[in-house]
Amino acid sequence: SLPQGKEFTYMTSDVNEVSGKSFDYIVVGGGAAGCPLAATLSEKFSVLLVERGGSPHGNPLVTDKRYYGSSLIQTDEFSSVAQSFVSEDGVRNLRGRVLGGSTAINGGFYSRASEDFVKRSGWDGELVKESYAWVEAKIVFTPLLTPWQTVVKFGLLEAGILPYNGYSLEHIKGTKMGRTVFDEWGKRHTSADLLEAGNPKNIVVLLNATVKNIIFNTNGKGKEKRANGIRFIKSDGSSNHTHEAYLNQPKNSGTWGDIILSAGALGSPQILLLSGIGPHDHLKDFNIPITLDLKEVGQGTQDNPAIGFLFDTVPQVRLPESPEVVGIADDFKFIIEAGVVPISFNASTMRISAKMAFPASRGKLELNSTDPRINPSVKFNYLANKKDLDESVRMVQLLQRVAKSRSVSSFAGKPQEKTVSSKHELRKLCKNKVRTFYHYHGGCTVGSVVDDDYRVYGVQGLRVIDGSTFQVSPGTNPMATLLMLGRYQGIKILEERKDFISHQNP
Ligand SMILES: Cc1cc2nc3c(=O)[nH]c(=O)nc-3n(C[C@H](O)[C@H](O)[C@H](O)COP(=O)(O)OP(=O)(O)OC[C@H]3O[C@@H](n4cnc5c(N)ncnc54)[C@H](O)[C@@H]3O)c2cc1C
Repeated sequence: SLPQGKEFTYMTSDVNEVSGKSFDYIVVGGGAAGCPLAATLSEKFSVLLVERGGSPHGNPLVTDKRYYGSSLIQTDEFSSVAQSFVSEDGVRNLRGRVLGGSTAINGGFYSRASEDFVKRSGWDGELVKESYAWVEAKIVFTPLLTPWQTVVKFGLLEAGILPYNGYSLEHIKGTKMGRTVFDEWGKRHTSADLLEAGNPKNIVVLLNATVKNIIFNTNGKGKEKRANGIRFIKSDGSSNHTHEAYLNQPKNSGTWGDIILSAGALGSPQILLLSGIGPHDHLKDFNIPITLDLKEVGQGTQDNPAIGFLFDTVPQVRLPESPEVVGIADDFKFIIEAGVVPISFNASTMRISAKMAFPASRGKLELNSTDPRINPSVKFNYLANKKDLDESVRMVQLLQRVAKSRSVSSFAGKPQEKTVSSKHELRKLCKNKVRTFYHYHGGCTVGSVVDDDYRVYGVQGLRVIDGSTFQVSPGTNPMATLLMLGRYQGIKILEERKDFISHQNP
């Protein structure tokens, strides 16, 4: 028990404890959106949260800032906390595989979405603010700038990324310091910490179990299929046995709860496809029985093209640094951040990177295998659209201005990358050096796979709430908005079922 007598959330890796049981809600994936969602639903309902990875608690690769970035270097196929994948474009990328999801391996930079993004998403502005604040009170901290962050801050200002906004949570033009999930002692707080804000008696967290697909039943001909359970396997592959868990059957013909996919931009479309929801021809290739021919599943996935400059000619023994300062430039088009990233366990290098906020290029996600533990295949088509290639030239020119600023050059010297100036050379550099900022999204976007309430079109009892629902990456960095979205949608669902609750628990 916690000191105040509050219990910890119950966690188990024993599939048999959950196998055959029923819950009011089942959330698949304990990442940025899944944990706050499960915590919120548990205020009134019983919730099963299934996570394919293990616990982040006590794992220094997750919790200790001194090892920030180390988990990204050495990954393995089925058990490391970060799972690497290489998109069909040839760019290496990463996804979290641990309770806390990508919030357990990421840069920890916390910054809200713009008011414009909130408006365009059709969200209730007040509830959005409350939901951000709910997250921030628990796991968000004000960073004390390191020397390198301070130098880059001045470099951004010298490069003309103005005004200077000091510390700010908001997505506004200019240079600002954001917030972070690392506290003043260098301890990382992940979305898993938010589970403690729920009702521990109502949540069961099943770890090290990978959801394979969703169980549907059809009540009567012509009626929409209803999701009423999940199938899952042990993540370590030690057994071929498939287990099942179900949604509680409502009493007195009341309403049902939902299966909610929060498995991220790779995981959620993958689970839909494995459940027979997706483009008919693609499912046929894998002999997956069709539940619903929904062509848009996996379509339009996107990753923001990024370019990074490295500053040490020889890697140094330096503590890693997560980003704390950001430049939001050129009418919100470019985002510039800096860090110190490990390249091996005893060497790191200073880096400044730029992200293109609104690329036009899109790609798609498809299955590679029917094994849910294997990465799906994904192509982002970085810079395929001419507009993106032209924009990337302007992005690198801006990055060069920051790198050449007196502040940065007197502190860090020249970047490893040669300065090139002709458009032709700049385009070539962008094509050769394009990398990820790790803000990939889409595949189950609102309006094509899910409706405004995040319900999957054409079936009942199934929602997707995570980064796969975004058309574009929000704000400077998406984590804040995904944590907020989990809380926000949880509250919406509680409100929807207010009557049901009072009926069940008078
Ligand atoms: C290296 C890196 C650095 C980043 N830096 C930042 C940053 O500094 N600031 C920022 O705002 N954003 C950052 N991001 C992006 C941010 O972390 C993600 O956008 C965000 O975490 C996505 O949230 P999500 O809920 O969609 O998915 P995730 O947080 O990835 O959660 C998905 C969860 O589902 C689980 N899962 C998947 N499939 C299954 C299955 N079949 N069965 C059971 N569980 C499953 C996964 O293990 C994972 O825990 C970074 C990301 C990465 C990878």
